[in-house]
Amino acid sequence: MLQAIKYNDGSLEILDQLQLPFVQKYIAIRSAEDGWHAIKDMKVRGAPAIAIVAMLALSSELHSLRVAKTLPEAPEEARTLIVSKLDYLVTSRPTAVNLSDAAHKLEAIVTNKAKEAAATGLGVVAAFVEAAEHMLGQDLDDNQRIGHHGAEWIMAHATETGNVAVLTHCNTGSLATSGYGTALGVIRSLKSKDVLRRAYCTETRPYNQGSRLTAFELVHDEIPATLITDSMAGALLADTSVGLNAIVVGADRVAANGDTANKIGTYGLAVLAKHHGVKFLVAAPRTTIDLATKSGKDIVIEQRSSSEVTSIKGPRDGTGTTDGVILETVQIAAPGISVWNPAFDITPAVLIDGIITEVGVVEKGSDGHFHMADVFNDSTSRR
Ligand SMILES: CSC[C@@H](O)[C@@H](O)C(=O)COP(=O)(O)O
Repeated sequence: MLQAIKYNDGSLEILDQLQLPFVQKYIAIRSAEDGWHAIKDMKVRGAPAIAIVAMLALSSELHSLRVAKTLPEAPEEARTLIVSKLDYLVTSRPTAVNLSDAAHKLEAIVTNKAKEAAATGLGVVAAFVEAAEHMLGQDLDDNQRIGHHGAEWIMAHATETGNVAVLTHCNTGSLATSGYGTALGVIRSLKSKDVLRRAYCTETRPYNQGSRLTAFELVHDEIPATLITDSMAGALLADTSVGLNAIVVGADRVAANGDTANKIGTYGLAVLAKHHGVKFLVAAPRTTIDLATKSGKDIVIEQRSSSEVTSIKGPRDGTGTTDGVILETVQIAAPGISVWNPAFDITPAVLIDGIITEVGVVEKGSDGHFHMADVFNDSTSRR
């Protein structure tokens, strides 16, 4: 499996996803500022990975301050330093809730630590670093459970249990998480159970997370897969010889009523799935479920640069797979055209058959609505 995030004792490296699939290069992230830029520029992307990298970027900076012996000695000062960096990190990208969720949880941890009678600045920092490091292993664990629950659900709803085909969108794999993946984790689990006939992945314009990243992971991990352009999805669903069992996507934020923000194009796929009677599933850890957001209407959608739509990047020689390849940006749209580039869209809950989490698949109640607060109103709720 590919590894997007490498972390060891204060030293953080991420696989630069801007250069994939042509160049596999790790870059060092030494500070919250490095982390902010890596997230904003999409060197790392995907809701869980963004949150983990942000927290570990700050851990890395705190590690350097500790080595340089420049950490604040007073616990309240250490807390203030950490909270100001967290506030800064959450401004990098607005839609995925995992980042603000992680920031809130870790802020609570350092605030409680700073209140202890014997608290020290070093102790507050150590509590932050421990919690940030824990996220890395926890996410991998959660993804494996998501994969298992999703695969079981799809098999239980398939007419031919041992012969399943699924379509996925964007990248939700090892590159978007600490490993294994969410929606791609479901595909991985179907493969490991030997029931996956074929996975289909969309190209995912404009940023091509599907053709660059998901396709790369599928080839790398030898999962039987076919790439389609986004505009081919309708024809794929209409083709009865393909016999698609389900569309499985990830999520950047799931509201309390089940409305789901995910990569632009997800909504269109859900409409197609409904029309063709194909199951539509969202796979996400509980950290992506935002009970404080009532519905999709309350989710802020990130707008990105028009250049992502009007240009495309690839290797200059068109063949390279090794380091040293020169990546070139080429204009593909008519100069002067205005562009709308929302990075995500909202899929209304009514189009979703199930939300796959690490504790099982949440389905609608007998009233036809998701009741996320009833299922998750425990220690996982935030704010
Ligand atoms: C497990 S990742 C789930 C989502 O974050 C993913 O589908 C997605 O929309 C990623 O968008 P990106 O803009 O590449 O960060």
